[in-house]
Amino acid sequence: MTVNEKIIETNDVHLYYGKNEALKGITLDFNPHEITALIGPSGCGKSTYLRTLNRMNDLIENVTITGQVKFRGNDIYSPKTDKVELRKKVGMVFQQPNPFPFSVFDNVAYGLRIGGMKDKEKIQHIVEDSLKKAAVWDDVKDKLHNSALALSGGQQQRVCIARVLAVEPEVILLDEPTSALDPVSSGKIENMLLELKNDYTMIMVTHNMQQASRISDNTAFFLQGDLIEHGKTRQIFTTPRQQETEDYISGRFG
Ligand SMILES: Nc1ncnc2c1ncn2[C@@H]1O[C@H](COP(=O)(O)OP(=O)(O)OP(=O)(O)O)[C@@H](O)[C@H]1O
Repeated sequence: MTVNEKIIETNDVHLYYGKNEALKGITLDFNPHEITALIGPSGCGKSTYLRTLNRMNDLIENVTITGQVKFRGNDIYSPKTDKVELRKKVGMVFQQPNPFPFSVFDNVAYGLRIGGMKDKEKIQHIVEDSLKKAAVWDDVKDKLHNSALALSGGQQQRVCIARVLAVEPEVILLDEPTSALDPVSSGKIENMLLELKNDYTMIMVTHNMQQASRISDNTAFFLQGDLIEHGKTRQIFTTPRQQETEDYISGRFG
């Protein structure tokens, strides 16, 4: 992939829940190794859009999607796409930390084992490396075989990020990853995401304007299923081109 190549491209994406059009033709691209924040008032389609990027909406009944989503130049809605492989390459972190009711180690090893990896040393190495990258190793290294559910919310979320990292994604989708956490835990996750930018592309839904301005390179503002404006985060927050964007970021609505 050349430096300027987009890692994900979406072109005129419409999504309907039954007859309700939740996305009204979204055209938006993502550069590798950048963080993009998706912002906008509740119900404007941010999470829906995020889920179109690794076909998570396929799990919801009555959904119709038109338009194109490409990952590394390939149409992910092609019948040829292996959805399991796609979701490894385009991993997802949710709002509520959702560790499996297993040990910390088994949570992170899960994707490797279901992928058929048997080499115990290799698994051990990847689990440790992923926990380090997710900045939670020091918290859990002495309790790898205790239940992940016994960790704090912030630690659980970092273990969930380690679980995504273990299967070597290229893109990480984050749906309000810190909104259930206290400011200290959120700060740790923000710092970790900034570190991860060297190796991954990240797309993050957030309601926290300070968070978007602190860590994202680009910001996309959604309103009622439309993409109103997209650009460099500094530009969006200082000189938005659209009145609706300005109203939202200055707290006049939403
Ligand atoms: N599973 C679903 N079935 C039917 N309609 C849905 C479903 N999920 C979302 N919607 C509808 O689609 C629209 C967009 O919702 P979405 O959750 O994508 O918005 P959002 O911007 O992420 O909101 P929030 O910030 O509150 O999470 C809303 O009108 C919502 O009611």
